[in-house]
Amino acid sequence: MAVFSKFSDKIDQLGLPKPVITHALVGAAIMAWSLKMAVPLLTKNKRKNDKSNKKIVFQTQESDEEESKLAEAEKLLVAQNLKNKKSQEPGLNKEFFKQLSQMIKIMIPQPFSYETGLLGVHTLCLISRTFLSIYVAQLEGTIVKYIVRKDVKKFCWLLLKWFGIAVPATFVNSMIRFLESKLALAFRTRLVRHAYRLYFKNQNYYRVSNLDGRIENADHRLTEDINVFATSIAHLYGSVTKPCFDLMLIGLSLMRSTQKMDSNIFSGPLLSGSVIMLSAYIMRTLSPKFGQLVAEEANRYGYLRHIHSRIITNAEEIAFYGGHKVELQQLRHAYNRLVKQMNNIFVQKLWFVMLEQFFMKYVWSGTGMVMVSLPILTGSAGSAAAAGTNSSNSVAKDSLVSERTQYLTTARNLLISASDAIERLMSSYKEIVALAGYTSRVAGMFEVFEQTAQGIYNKNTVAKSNETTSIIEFRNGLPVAKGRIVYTSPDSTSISLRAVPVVTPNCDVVVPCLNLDIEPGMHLLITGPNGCGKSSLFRILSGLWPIYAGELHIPKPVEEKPCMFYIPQRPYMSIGSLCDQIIYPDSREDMIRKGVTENELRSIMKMVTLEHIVDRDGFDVVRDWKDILSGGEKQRMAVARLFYHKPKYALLDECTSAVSIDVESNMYESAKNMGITLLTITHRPTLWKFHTHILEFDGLGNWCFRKLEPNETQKQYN
Ligand SMILES: Nc1ncnc2c1ncn2[C@@H]1O[C@H](COP(=O)(O)OP(=O)(O)OP(=O)(O)O)[C@@H](O)[C@H]1O
Repeated sequence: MAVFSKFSDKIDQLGLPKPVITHALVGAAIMAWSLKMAVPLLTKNKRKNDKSNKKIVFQTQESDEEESKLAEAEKLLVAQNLKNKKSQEPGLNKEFFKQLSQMIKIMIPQPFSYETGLLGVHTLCLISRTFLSIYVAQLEGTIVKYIVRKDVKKFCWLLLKWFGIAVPATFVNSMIRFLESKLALAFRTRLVRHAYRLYFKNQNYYRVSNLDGRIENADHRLTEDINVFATSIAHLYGSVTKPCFDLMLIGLSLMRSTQKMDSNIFSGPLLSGSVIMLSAYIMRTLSPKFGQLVAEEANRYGYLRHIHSRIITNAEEIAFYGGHKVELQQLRHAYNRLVKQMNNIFVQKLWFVMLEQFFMKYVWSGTGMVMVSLPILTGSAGSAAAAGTNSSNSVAKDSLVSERTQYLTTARNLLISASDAIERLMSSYKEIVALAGYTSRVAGMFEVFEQTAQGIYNKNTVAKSNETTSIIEFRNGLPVAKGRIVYTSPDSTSISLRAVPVVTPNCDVVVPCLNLDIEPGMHLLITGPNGCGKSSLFRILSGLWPIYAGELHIPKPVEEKPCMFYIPQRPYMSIGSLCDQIIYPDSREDMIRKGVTENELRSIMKMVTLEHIVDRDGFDVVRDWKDILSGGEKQRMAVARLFYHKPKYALLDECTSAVSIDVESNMYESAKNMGITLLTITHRPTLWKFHTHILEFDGLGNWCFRKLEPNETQKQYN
């Protein structure tokens, strides 16, 4: 304010009349508005002309190309189902209310819960705050009345009261913020628990990223999106209910004061109601689609994080290749696209906030002034006194003036609070629209989790050839997994595939029909060229990929002894100690329950020649094993896991490719001695001798399953 008054003094010194300056300011605002409206139209027309004249500026073309490349990448990774998305753009529609009610059921599962308790106390605080505001407004009115009457004693007493009320008022304010944060955290906790339960149901963490294309980065949705959704819904509760209480109670209080002035109590509310409704309608019509804008921003932010996490995961490979330029460029592009979207939102907000302020600050204030003055201008209170004669006149007049001043001060304060409430209510419309964006992301995630858990996937598949459609049945453009997994009794130990096709998540048929019967002791070697479907067969046996036809019979898994245990080429190292690595996915409690001792673990480590790691680090020290162990050591650690679990079948997917041949042979020998049946994918001829059968794929969809001849076990595979 000081700056403005100095500025206005300077203008006075210049001798410029204030109306001229006001006109200049209004003119500048109108010009800015016209520019905003005209520039997009002009650039649109310019682009059209450029196209028709085929004079495309090089730089524009380059940036357009980059843009489209990135958009393409995003399309692949972020929004593979743009088609679906377009039909369900988030906004204030039926879908939003449906999703919101589902979310509320998760956040508040019972009528009497911790969350309803918090909501109750929060509501009480909000109502008390409104009563306090009204009380303070009336107190201020009375204080002004006694100032006008020059009654020092009463003035001092009321001033003391005014300070006294500040203590509960500030406490309630602080309490409101505290309860809002608690509520947000409680909602978030409920949502996170629900989300985690779904995420780990039926291997959803694998299915969502590998078999379905609707959720690009589940980590971002599970953390950031849930957090923002919970925070904004908790905030919204306060910012919608508090203004509603304010309006209701302030309205009643205003009507009472108007009644005291003997004026019509309906004209004011009617006038203000119509002005507010009209301005709300205009603002709603002109409001940009913040829901879509925010959802798109969240998408782009998610993509940026996805690129970051890719770099962290593959740092070593990128460093070896020297791929930093490509990665940097991708990061920059992803960031630029995010900035572009954010700028877009800022610009949209700039004009919308201007419009909002115009209505809320000026139109409503004017209406307020009319409302406050109506009871005095049209009311009959005091007219008689004013018309009376001399003697008692001056006292009556004084009292009348002070009463009117009290009314005006109280009404003005109440109106300020009411207009504040309406402003907050209007701004919460923007918040609700933004909430629609977050709701759609969180509810969309839950929906996808539910569907993938049931085996319903939605991924952009390749063009369907005749061969594909004859093997896979499509319903509404989506493949139907018609095959069955039959769990036989745990005593039956064989695995059989009956007319099962090997089909990738993109619906590529790798092998049209596979029949196999594997008995314990039938050590099977699986060979064939790259990409012929060897690992895919393991994915089908483990139940990771859906079976589109035929039947898979496998023994029902029992807790103590797993039926199958898969070891990949790049073994996974969990967070924890050396002991945790060996027993993974068992916990220490499982190990104790199974009666496995540290001595037994040591002998397992000896079998895979990793005893030196036990001597060096012990069993209990937590380390980052992924970085500490070499490639071969990690593979040996994975075989140690196999020896700990002793499954019926071991699915070995080139899991010893980095292990020296002598140690590898010892490990295979030990596995066979433990009674584990080996299903091995390998390109190493030295492993043939440990197997009795062979399954050969030719890479064209054909296969051959037969017994290995004794002389063949020495054969070199090319
Ligand atoms: N998650 C996936 N989504 C889509 N297609 C996949 C996926 N995983 C594998 N494929 C495709 O399935 C086919 C078979 O892959 P698979 O991993 O079974 O090959 P492989 O025989 O094990 O090859 P390699 O010897 O190179 O390991 C390949 O064409 C591959 O591109």
